[in-house]
Amino acid sequence: MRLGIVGGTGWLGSALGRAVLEKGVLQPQNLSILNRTGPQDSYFGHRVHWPADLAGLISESDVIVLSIRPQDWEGLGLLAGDRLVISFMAGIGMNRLAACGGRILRAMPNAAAAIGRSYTPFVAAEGVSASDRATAMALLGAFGATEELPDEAQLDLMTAVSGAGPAYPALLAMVLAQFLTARGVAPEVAERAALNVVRDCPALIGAESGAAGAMVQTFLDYAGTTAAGLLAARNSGFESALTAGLDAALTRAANVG
Ligand SMILES: NC(=O)C1=CN([C@@H]2O[C@H](COP(=O)(O)OP(=O)(O)OC[C@H]3O[C@@H](n4cnc5c(N)ncnc54)[C@H](OP(=O)(O)O)[C@@H]3O)[C@@H](O)[C@H]2O)C=CC1
Ligand SMILES: O=C(O)[C@@H]1CCC=N1
Repeated sequence: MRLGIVGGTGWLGSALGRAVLEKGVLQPQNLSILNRTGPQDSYFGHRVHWPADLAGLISESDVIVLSIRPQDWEGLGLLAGDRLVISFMAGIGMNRLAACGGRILRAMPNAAAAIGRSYTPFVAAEGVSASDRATAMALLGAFGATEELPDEAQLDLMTAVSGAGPAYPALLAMVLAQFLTARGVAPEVAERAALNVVRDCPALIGAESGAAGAMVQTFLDYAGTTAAGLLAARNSGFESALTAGLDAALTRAANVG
C-alpha cells in the first residue's frame, strides 16, 4: 500500500506519518508527503517522497489522508479517482467530500496522536469495503485506538468531545491555578499543583467502563472537602457550562470551512 498525506507536516498529519513509519506499518518509500512549505531533508529520520503537487501525490498513492484545515478543502480541488480517502477534517461532511470521487472514510483523531494515544473514531461512506476498513484501521491504529461509529452525526459529536483532546483539561488546570494565585500562592507553585491534578488523573481514574462516574462517587461518598466542592461546582453550573462549550463546538463544526 502507498499512502499520501496531504498536510503531512502539520499537527495530526505528522503524527500519522511518524507513527506509521515508527510502527513499521509502512516503509518510507511507500509514503508521500505534501504540504505548502515544501520538502524536508529528513522526515522523522526517514527519506520519504515529496511530490511537487497534488497531482503527483495522487499518482503515487493508493490511499490519501486529508490532514489540511477545513477552510483549505474547497481550494484543494482533489480528484481522487477510486482511491480510499481518509479525511481528518472537522465539519467537512461526506456530502462535501463526495466531490473528490474517492471511497470516503472520515476519522477524528485528537492531539494524543502525537504520543500514540489518540482515540480515533471513524465513519465510512457507502462503497468503502471491508478491506478498506482494515487498511484504515491499520493506519489509524498506528497512533492509538480506533473504532467505527454507526453514523456521521456521532462523528460530529466526537469532533466536539474527543477531538478536543487535552483542551478542556488544560482549561481546568488554568482555573485551578488561577484559584491558587488569586489567593496568594506563587504562580509556579500554583501551576505545579494544578498540573499534578490534571496530568496524573488518567492513571488514577483508569480506563474501564464507568471509571469517571465511580471516581466522582468515591469522593461524594467520602463526604469531605472535595465532596463539598464537587456539589457546589455542580450547583454553580459546572456541567451546564461545559455542555454549552461542547454545543458551541458542534455548531462550529456544522459551519466550518
Ligand atoms: N489538531 C487537532 O487536534 C485536530 C485536528 N483535526 C483536523 O485535522 C485537520 C488537520 O489539522 P492540524 O494537523 O491541526 O492542522 P495544521 O495546521 O497543523 O496542519 C495543516 C497541514 O496542511 C498543510 N496544507 C495546508 N494547505 C495545503 C494545501 N493546499 N496543500 C497541501 N498541504 C496543505 C500544511 O502545510 P505546511 O505545514 O507547509 O503549512 C500543514 O502541513 C484539520 O482539518 C482539523 O480539523 C481533527 C481533530 C483534532
Ligand atoms: O479545534 C479544532 O478545530 C480541531 C478539530 C477538531 C478538534 N480539534
